[in-house]
Amino acid sequence: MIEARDLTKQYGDKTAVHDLNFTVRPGIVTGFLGPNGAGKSTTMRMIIGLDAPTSGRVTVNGRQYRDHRAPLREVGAMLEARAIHTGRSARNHLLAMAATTGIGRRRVDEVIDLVGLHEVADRRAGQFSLGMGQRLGIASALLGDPATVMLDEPVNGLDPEGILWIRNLLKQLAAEGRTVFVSSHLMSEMALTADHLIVVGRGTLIRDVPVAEFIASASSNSVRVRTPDPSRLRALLTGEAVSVSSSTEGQLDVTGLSTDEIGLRAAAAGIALLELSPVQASLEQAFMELTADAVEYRTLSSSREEVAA
Ligand SMILES: Nc1ncnc2c1ncn2[C@@H]1O[C@H](COP(=O)(O)OP(=O)(O)OP(=O)(O)O)[C@@H](O)[C@H]1O
Repeated sequence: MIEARDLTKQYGDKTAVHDLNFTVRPGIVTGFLGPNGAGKSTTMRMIIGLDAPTSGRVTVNGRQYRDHRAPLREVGAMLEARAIHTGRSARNHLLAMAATTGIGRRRVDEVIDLVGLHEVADRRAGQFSLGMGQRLGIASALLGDPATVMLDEPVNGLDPEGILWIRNLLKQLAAEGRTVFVSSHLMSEMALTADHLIVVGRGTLIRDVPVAEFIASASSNSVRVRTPDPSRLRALLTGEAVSVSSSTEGQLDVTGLSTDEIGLRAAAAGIALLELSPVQASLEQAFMELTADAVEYRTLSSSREEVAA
């Protein structure tokens, strides 16, 4: 369990994290989402004591990271996969880590198998592909068999097979009862992986919701209808709290009525329907709208302020 209370981090006059309050629970995958510069990495660094909060606090299993006697057994983290690329072999890297924390050789072999690096464990980690480097980073994070696992952007730059592997691994770790906290700036990826979402922008909390609830609230209740008789159907449906628009000949986009209501009304009036389908807003679109005001860096063409200036 990770608990952030009034967590704030200033770098000079820059507020990277502002008054964050959230709880990351065991047994589920919690996605930590936000655009670039939202404060995700800073928050994760504070969770494992690499940065000290300016005010507030964050605890793992009830204690601040530095107060744990065996922190690697409490929380395993992969913050920057590239930081572990060395001249050492993957196995030696893990053995060195294990030796400094009193973890046995057997566990090193276990995590090598778990992340699928068996074939290449004796190769220099510096020669690893991005995907293999991510796997080694995850092996390091899991070395202490920690109750809490935290990964910063683990799917960044991976091929579809690597992405699927990480997705399944995260779900498996959660199913084992661990706390799994994973950051991303991709809503679509988190929708497939996470059970719960913590969304931040410009260092502040924007949403703290179950993924299913986010998807439901993001899905607009618009319905696409095609009919040979659009004007009669439009007149039939239009009313208070119902809006009907048409962008294509013979097609109506209706908000404020369900597919069932539209189908029944059309049938009662003897109007044929050729299509009747709910339209879901794209999750990526919903996420971008949610965080639009919190995006720190924008390209010139997409920045309203910069264009206006
Ligand atoms: N050591 C530092 N000194 C000064 N400013 C910093 C430092 N670390 C982070 N920041 C600033 O704090 C803000 C939050 O950065 P952070 O890296 O935590 O965001 P992020 O959500 O992880 O973004 P990204 O997805 O780009 O990694 C940014 O504006 C960043 O420039």
